[in-house]
Amino acid sequence: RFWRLHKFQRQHMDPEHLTTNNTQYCNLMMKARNMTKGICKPVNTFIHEPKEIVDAVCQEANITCKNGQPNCHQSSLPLNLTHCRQTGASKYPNCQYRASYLTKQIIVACEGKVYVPVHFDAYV
Ligand SMILES: Nc1ncnc2c1ncn2[C@@H]1O[C@H](C(=O)NS(=O)(=O)C[C@H]2[C@@H](O)[C@H](n3ccc(=O)[nH]c3=O)O[C@@H]2CO)[C@@H](O)[C@H]1O
Repeated sequence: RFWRLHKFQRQHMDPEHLTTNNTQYCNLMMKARNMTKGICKPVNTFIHEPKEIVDAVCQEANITCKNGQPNCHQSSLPLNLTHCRQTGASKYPNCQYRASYLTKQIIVACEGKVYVPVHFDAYV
């Protein structure tokens, strides 16, 4: 129940691992966080920052999301990220990923009475 309630945290938050050069990070984490069930999720970004930092992005000015909704926000500072992208050779159920270690500003969509990130829109 926890993970369903907190889909954004499951899919995108990993404060424990600082940006490492571990080529296996994506292969392990995409599986560990349940993004390789039924289909290999093609693209996913993990954010290596404390929860407070990520939640605070929702307090930034509103910008338009990729889907046209007005509830996106861009982080003021660049954040430590690992971007996972499925490799060409990757075939379900053996999902294989390439990891890119980046420090970029993120754009998230926020929702809720407690206004928190619910969707990772992009990094810039
Ligand atoms: N404004 C909104 N307000 C509220 N909710 C909104 C809003 N917009 C969507 N949702 C919802 O979010 C849910 C969702 O899963 N959207 S998703 O586009 O597929 C997520 C992308 C992202 O996970 C990932 N990606 C992508 C790029 C990157 O750099 N890093 C990276 O990780 O790839 C995915 C596909 O691109 C869906 O339920 C939709 O309804």
